[in-house]
Amino acid sequence: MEGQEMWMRLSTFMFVISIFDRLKSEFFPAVAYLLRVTGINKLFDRKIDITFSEFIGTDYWKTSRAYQLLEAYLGPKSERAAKRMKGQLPKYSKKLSFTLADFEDIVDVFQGIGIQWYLHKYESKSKYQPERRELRLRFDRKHRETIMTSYLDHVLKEGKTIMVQNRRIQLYSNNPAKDMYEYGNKLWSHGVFDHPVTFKHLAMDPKKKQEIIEDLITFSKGKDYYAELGKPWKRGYLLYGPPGTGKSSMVAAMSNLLDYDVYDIELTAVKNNSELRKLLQNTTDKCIIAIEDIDCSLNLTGKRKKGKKKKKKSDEDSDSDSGSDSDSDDEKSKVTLSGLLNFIDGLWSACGKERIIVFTTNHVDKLDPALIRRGRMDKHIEMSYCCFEGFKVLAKNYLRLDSHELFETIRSLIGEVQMTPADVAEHLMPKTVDRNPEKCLEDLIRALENKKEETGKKQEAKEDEQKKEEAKEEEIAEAKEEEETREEAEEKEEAKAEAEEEAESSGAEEEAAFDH
Ligand SMILES: Nc1ncnc2c1ncn2[C@@H]1O[C@H](COP(=O)(O)OP(=O)(O)OP(=O)(O)O)[C@@H](O)[C@H]1O
Ligand SMILES: [Mg+2]
Repeated sequence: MEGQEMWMRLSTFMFVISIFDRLKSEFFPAVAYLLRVTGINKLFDRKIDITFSEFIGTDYWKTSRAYQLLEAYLGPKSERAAKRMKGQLPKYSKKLSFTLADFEDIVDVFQGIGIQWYLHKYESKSKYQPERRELRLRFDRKHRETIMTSYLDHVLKEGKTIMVQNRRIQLYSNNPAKDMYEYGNKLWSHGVFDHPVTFKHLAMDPKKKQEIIEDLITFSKGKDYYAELGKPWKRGYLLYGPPGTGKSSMVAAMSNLLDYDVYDIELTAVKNNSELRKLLQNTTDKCIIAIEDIDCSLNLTGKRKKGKKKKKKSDEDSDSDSGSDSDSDDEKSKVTLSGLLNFIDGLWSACGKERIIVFTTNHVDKLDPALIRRGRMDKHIEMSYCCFEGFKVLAKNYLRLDSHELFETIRSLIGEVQMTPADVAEHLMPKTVDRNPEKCLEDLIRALENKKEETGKKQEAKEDEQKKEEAKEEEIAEAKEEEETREEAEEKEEAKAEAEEEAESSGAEEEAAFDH
């Protein structure tokens, strides 16, 4: 009897469950559908959802920028609040980063409003379709205005700042045009830029250095100012001076100061003006675009053009975009001066923000004035031979010395000779195991004295040469004068002889007439 009762109860229970199941699978969705179609559900559901997908559309290799920024924003919050996280060390990042684990959620608070973030994942359906993730944002609809504007703005801005803080500076170089296909059509190749130089290491006049630092910082904070002026947010620097005076080092120091990526353009590897423009279009904001030894690049183009006699001069200024990019027409398709000018301040140059363009050169006088006029190259910085202040910076960096009794000797010598900071640095580099600073200073003093002697000798030789030249010129002038007087005398003699001859012949004629 007991067994039968148990059986009856179990059957009833199973029956109720099956009814409930049926209701759940058929009745409830139908009700939910009805509520949704009629909009009645909105009366009860006060939540709004926004979804941010990991990929752009069906391009599974293009991660959405918004998703990256949101991930960066949620990183520190997940670190503090999430129960499950994913940790990773991204390739170009300085430190470990944490993100929400799949199907995990956290609550963020903004202006007293609670906002729920949830990371959803879709499994991969085929080998061509990777697993996809979505960040979902949920909030009460009465806060729609605040969330859609202020909060999301704040999230993107904050995410950008976190990304910049975490990432390592990149150095990009343009790939040679002919090998573009080998690089998968990529215009730039890049790697982490780990140059340790900062402004602290640069040997130069401290006032000038401070001025440059302030100029750079003012520029980097000038977003609103540039907008007010109606100018694209970019600035050009021309660094000129002899080899080894720190021009390339200055570019690296600028990048380290502002945390900007560096795009190093090898102009001779750029096929034509349109490729130059493409390179520009493919740079990111907040970067330094450096063209080193600009005089050499332009000269090279000039030589190539001169070599081709058939080429008319007017071709030089014409943009060579017009489809003639073939290798056979290589010379025609080189970057021209006008292409470069357009690159710096043509319309395309305004397609990015917060950009610094730097030219370096050893021969500023060789450059076309149009290329370096203010507005294109806003700040001209001369990097010159090492001064005493510069030496002090190097002594501090290389020898940890603020002062020394030998400094006075160096002060007087360094003012008299021209030695580059690169040379001074080389002499200050300890070469013995004991790293004795005095030895280095003595070494530098010897080098400066030798240089002074050498310069003196050169000067003497130059003066001798000049004197010889002058004496030679004098001799030539004297010989010329003598020659002229001799010629004059000869002419006079000839004229006299002619006159006498004429007088004689006219005398004879008169006599003959008289006889007749
Ligand atoms: N002003 C400087 N301050 C500190 N170090 C310097 C300075 N100038 C040169 N050096 C040292 O010399 C090396 C070469 O300098 P850098 O390449 O910056 O010179 P450059 O002016 O770019 O020369 P080039 O015109 O030949 O390209 C640097 O690595 C650095 O060690
Ligand atoms: Mg250089």
